Amino acid sequence: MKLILEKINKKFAEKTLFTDASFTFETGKIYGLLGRNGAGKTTLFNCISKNMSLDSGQIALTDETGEAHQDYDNTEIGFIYTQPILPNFMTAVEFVQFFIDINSTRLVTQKTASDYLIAVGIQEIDHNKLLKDFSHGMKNKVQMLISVITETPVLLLDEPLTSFDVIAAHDMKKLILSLKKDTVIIFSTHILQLAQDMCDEIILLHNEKLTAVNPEMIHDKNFESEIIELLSDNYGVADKETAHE
Ligand SMILES: Nc1ncnc2c1ncn2[C@@H]1O[C@H](COP(=O)(O)OP(=O)(O)OP(=O)(O)O)[C@@H](O)[C@H]1O
Repeated sequence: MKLILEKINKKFAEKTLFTDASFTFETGKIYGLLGRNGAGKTTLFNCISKNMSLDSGQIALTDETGEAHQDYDNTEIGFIYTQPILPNFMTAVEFVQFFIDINSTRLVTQKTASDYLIAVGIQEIDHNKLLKDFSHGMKNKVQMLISVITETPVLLLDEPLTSFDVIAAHDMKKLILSLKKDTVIIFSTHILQLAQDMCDEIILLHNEKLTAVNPEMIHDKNFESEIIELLSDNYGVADKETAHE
């Protein structure tokens, strides 16, 4: 399966985020999306998940036959927000059960809500607690879980894992890795070590474009300094000036 972004454009008032940006993401790889603060990573995820519209350009998802469709459903996109959005008035088990019920026709496994919660490390003692009383990391686990339950073909993770304790982060990494065969996984992060640990490809959102860095660079000992150079304000300016001379 492929997620195809073609010549996408988006701007807010005076701030242009993407100009004719194109990229094709596919299953089998984990993509790390890096960019400066305000470059537009969250906005890109919002456009892919249809929470926001593009100014122009196309975003399409291929089906089993390889045909690309722009009219994919937003339920096909799992979006893990930096700040989890969950109904405070429900308990964890009620919320997961609600998700199981509304997706009953597409679920293949017969796990209970409690089974799912235990699978992401939420202890039984917390299953009947209101979500408003969950810690940030626990809320993130529940949010991750609902995307996993529905097996969305695309999973977007906006700065994930930052709120997880070391064990939970390790478990979540394993979970994300286990999904990559059948899921297009893109996660944005500012933590380069995480990108190096988990990603098969690193994509930069910089100067309104999406570009892949050379995959060999990911495990290079100079990775950090190379990324800093690529994302610096002056990168490419000298070349352009030379070209104009
Ligand atoms: N709904 C909106 N209306 C107006 N401007 C917006 C809106 N959403 C985002 N922006 C602006 O678009 C720019 C990109 O924001 P976005 O949150 O996508 O960046 P980001 O790359 O995720 O940043 P960070 O790494 O800091 O989280 C910012 O300047 C932000 O203020």
